[in-house]
Amino acid sequence: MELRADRFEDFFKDQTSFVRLNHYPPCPVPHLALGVGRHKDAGALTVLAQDDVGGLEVKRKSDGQWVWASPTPDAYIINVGDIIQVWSNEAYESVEHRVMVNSERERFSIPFFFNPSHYTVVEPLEELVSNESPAKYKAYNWGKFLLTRKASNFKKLDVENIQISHFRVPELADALEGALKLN
Ligand SMILES: O=C(O)CCC(=O)C(=O)O
Ligand SMILES: [Fe+2]
Repeated sequence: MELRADRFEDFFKDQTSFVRLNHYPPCPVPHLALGVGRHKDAGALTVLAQDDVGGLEVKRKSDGQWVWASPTPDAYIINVGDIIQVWSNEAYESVEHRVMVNSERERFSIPFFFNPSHYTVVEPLEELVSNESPAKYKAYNWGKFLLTRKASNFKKLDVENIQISHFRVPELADALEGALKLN
């Protein structure tokens, strides 16, 4: 993106990064269960270590198909999170993913979530925004976003999980359509 090498440093002074240790036991009815339901990682970047069992699937944007992400020995999976989608003004996109289980073997995975300071105001980087390419997102506070996401995890039935799409600036065509409907 032709940014300064230290462009992101200030965002991570009091980083809120964390590691999760996932254990997926064998499941007797794998077609009725998911290891992790579909979601996008909310932070900046995820570095995922996993064993050789497999189970991670990513959603292909072109046709919405779930694609198996085969484990590669001694390799990490690097996942772009929502924050990089916003910082890059959608040059990079956060991919939707989920985890399948199987009835044969337990699986272990260790994602490291690389996240900025809780007080970070996330918005498209000014160097990447211009009149020709206006900001696609309004600014939001990362700490509040994370807390809201965590709180809503416990009441998924009545609260929609907070998503970066809630901060998306409508395309001109959508805005015009909305304005016309109001009249
Ligand atoms: O276990 C995996 O492969 C991924 C887990 C995951 O997506 C997550 O913890 O956010
Ligand atoms: Fe994830």
